[in-house]
Amino acid sequence: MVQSSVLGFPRMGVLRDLKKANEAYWADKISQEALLEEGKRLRLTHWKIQKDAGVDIIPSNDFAHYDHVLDHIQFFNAVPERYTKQKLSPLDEYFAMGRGHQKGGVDVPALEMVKWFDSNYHYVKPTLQDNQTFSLAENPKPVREFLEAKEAGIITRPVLVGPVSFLALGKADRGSTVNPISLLDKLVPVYVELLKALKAAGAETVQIDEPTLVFDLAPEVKAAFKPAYEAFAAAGDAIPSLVVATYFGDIVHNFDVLSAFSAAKGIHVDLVRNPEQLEPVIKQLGPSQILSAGVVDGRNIWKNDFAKSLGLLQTAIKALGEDRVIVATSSSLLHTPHTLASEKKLPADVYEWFSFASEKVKEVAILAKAVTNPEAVRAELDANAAAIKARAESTRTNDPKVKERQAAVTPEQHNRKSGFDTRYAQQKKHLSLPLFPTTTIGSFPQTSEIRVQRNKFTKGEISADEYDNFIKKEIDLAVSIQDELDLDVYVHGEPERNDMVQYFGERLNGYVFTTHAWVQSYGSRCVRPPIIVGDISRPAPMTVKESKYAASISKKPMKGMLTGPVTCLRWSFPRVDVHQSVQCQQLALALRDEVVDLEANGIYVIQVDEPALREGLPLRKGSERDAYLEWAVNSFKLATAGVEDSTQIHSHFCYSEFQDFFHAIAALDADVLSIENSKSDAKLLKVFIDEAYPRHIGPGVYDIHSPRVPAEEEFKQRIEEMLEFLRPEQLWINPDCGLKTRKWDEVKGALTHMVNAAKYFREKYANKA
Ligand SMILES: Nc1nc2c(c(=O)[nH]1)N[C@@H](CNc1ccc(C(=O)N[C@@H](CCC(=O)N[C@@H](CCC(=O)N[C@@H](CCC(=O)O)C(=O)O)C(=O)O)C(=O)O)cc1)CN2
Ligand code: MET
Ligand SMILES: [Zn+2]
Repeated sequence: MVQSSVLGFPRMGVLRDLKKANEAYWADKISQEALLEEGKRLRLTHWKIQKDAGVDIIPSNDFAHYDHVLDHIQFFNAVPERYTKQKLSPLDEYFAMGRGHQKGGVDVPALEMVKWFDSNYHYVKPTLQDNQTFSLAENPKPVREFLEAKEAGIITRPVLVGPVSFLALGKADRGSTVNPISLLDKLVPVYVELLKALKAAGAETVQIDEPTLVFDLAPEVKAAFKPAYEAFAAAGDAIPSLVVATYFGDIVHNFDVLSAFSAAKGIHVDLVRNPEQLEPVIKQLGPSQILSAGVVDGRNIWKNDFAKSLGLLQTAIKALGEDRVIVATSSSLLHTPHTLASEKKLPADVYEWFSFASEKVKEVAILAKAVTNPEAVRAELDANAAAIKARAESTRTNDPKVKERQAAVTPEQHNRKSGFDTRYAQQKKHLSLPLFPTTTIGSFPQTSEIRVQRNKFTKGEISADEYDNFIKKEIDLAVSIQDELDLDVYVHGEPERNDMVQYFGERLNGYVFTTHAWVQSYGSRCVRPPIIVGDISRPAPMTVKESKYAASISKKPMKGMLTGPVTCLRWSFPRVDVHQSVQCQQLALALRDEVVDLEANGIYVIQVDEPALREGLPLRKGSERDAYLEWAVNSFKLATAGVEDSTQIHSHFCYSEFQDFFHAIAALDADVLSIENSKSDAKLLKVFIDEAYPRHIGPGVYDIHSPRVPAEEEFKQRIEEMLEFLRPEQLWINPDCGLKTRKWDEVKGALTHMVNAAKYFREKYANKA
């Protein structure tokens, strides 16, 4: 019999229940017991969904209140001392690491949070010391949750992040120099202890995730697999058997590692991203090892193409036999929304094209039956084939006008009329900006009042006019506060936007959007990615009304604010029937029209944000990266190059280690870049001198993720440091990112200090000149 398996299920619940419970607990509105009870209810609900769907292998320990890597930091007692010494309850210590803790005389910042591979999910980075030790927490979470499921009559397969990935995804703490992977010998015995405890609790198999295997590995990381998995092999029957899981890429380039897993029961591979690795992987398996075939996409929302998946599964079965193949999701379903059943407003034809997590678990179970006994699931197979066919033939997907326009794109359209020097001379005259110009990145606080009004408007409780007037009042407020602060380039504050990508998706042809399809981004924060279903075009201007109004009441240049083509693509659910470069170019053309319209309406500074440009970079170095950068950079240029020399194009980057990425950012040819920088060493800016970067830059001068208001002196110090690496004429003064998650008093406080610091340097350098 072929078994079905799921690698992980989303945690939020059908109505973002976990978000609400966590946030209520943080606001002291519910007790710790109530929060933990809600976690338990969600776990049981999610196990039951999978059991009812007929899934054979159901995961546990995939749930986390904040982040699953953070769970491991805690149950391996790898919590930095600055948290343990506060003597908080385990739950509060956990949240303190995730989001900082400023309460009851305790003031600790959060651990660093970074992107999980190439997804829009963020994990908490293990932060390790030179004298790091590990031990197993009492009653560790994986055992607790295994027993919880068992009590409910469900035998689960616990999921752990493997020891090599856990360390390789970590870093040395500030003040330490340890290479995390060198801690392997200390960590492996603790894994063995945990695995023994799981076995004692009744776990037969454990899913051990080693997703780092899809990277190009440093030699010492590569070499770490063998000793770790030999130690597991040596534990023999005292521990559960292991299925080693990889996802988001292929492992063919790391085949020399696989012998390390010779005692493992099986290997899981992602056959959605890399179906071509199937045959080589089959050849690498040991004589009785199982292949867990990840054929149901954990990263996108399209209905599985059963015919295609069955082809892959049959190849596997032919080579290995029915008992050695498991049908699985490609990765955890964490990256997909909870259930399609909540979507009442999708067009009926399109509804049939999608599968969210609750539907995907059914797909896995159906495929496992279909591969040996198609007649048993004939109705499901027929319905699937009909849905796939309907989508392929739909007129929604094809727009000949968009194709015509793409075919007519010329190389010249990607370039500005003149080089930077000529452009800048005109911009300087046109915009009359001072030295060290100050600006912000776009959004101002998204107050609960804004969300309430938008919610009312969406529900039809207030009219479009009433909502527009409300937004105007918010823009009035933003402009008057910027007057008071005496900033140099204004923004309208983005009050009308629910999200920087969803907002554009809702205004473009070729997209559909959902009402409940939330996906966790970090902690309790979720996003609702719009879905690209067809060729993209812009039916009407998307941002001109708000920007034009804002400019009309502003005495300084008003910056128009757009999300770039690559970020719109990356933070949407993309189509899988055409290449991403094609979708990106369509977005670029739509945005190009918007940029030109903004200019025609008196907006002469336009910022096109691309925070997801770095995240889209293929995980492995080489030709795939070059190809990506070519189309990604070209899309940005196509979107922005339609303006006059006197119009200033800005772009913004956060979450980007720009070191390995400098050339791509430089190639965008934006007049001004703002980059997240306040938490990094100013020394990193040296790359701009080394590479003789000619254009203007605003490295963020303060961290917007924290409510803290830095003192004026801190701003001055930071700017002083930056001036060691950047020319004064080149430097802009701005925060790290948008201010939507902050409160107004924090924003006013911090920006007052920021502007004063900029003025100090303006005077200092004016005297020098
Ligand atoms: N797409 C995307 N990806 C991104 C980022 C980003 O900004 N956008 N930034 C980074 C991650 N950072 C993030 C930062 C903040 C939030 C965030 O604040 N999310 C909000 C939801 C934002 C949103 O879409 N809000 C909508 C809907 C708000 C809402 O919850 N409405 C209620 C009802 C209204 C109410 O009473 O509050 C409902 O629908 O139930 C709006 O403002 O209109 C949240 O989780 O709370 C998400 C990611 C990287 N990836
Ligand atoms: N303009 C956007 C904002 O300020 C940029 C955010 S980048 C994640 O919110
Ligand atoms: Zn940003």
